[in-house]
Amino acid sequence: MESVFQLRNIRYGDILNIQHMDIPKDKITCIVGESGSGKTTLIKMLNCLISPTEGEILFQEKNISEMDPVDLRRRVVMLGQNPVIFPVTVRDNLSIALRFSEKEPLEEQEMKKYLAMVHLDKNLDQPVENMSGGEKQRLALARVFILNPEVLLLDEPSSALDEETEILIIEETVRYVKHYGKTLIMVTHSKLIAETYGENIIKISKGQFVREGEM
Ligand SMILES: Nc1ncnc2c1ncn2[C@@H]1O[C@H](COP(=O)(O)OP(=O)(O)OP(=O)(O)O)[C@@H](O)[C@H]1O
Repeated sequence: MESVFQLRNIRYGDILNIQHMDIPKDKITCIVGESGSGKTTLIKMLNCLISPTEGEILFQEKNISEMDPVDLRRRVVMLGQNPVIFPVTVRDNLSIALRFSEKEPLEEQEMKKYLAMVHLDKNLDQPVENMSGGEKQRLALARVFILNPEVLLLDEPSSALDEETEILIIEETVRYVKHYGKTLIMVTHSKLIAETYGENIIKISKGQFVREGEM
């Protein structure tokens, strides 16, 4: 199986210690493990938000320490636990992301299509100030879809959502990545989500890689 990321002898201080890990390309990988085990630290290293203190990470066979981090972050987009939402309209939050990554603006119809994908029934001209935490999280997810990355790194993408919305959003994300042939790497607290959607499961415990399974 082709790997999108290969980790070799990785150490991040005393937080993470991973000798050998391969993450498959065009598959859904779920990262599970107790709170504080190092899951966020691991995915932050994959788009160079932080660099390992030792070891190397290859992205499609290339050492990421030798890549332009801005270029890498266009191809590998991370959605963190507290995404930045600007205090402007829904439309502007979507178009800012495109401008930042020097991509063409989208037609109104296209933007609405992405909002529908995350089940966000909002007017494009609406200001985001009064939106709920879960709505903002879905807006941030729509923004990731719009950026059309090769790899999506999602850190607990559904933590602010009720169970029903959570499943809907994960299903839409899975449909998106499968339809466009992308790699999804997702941290989740939910064993159910990991077992249902994960084609590869990585378990981290106290900064170590303890188990890998194909479901
Ligand atoms: N910049 C940092 N400096 C010092 N310690 C850090 C730093 N970043 C993270 N840590 C510590 O590293 C450990 C792993 O943190 P991390 O956020 O990766 O865990 P996690 O598995 O994602 O946790 P959660 O499920 O609660 O989000 C924690 O003990 C955390 O306090």
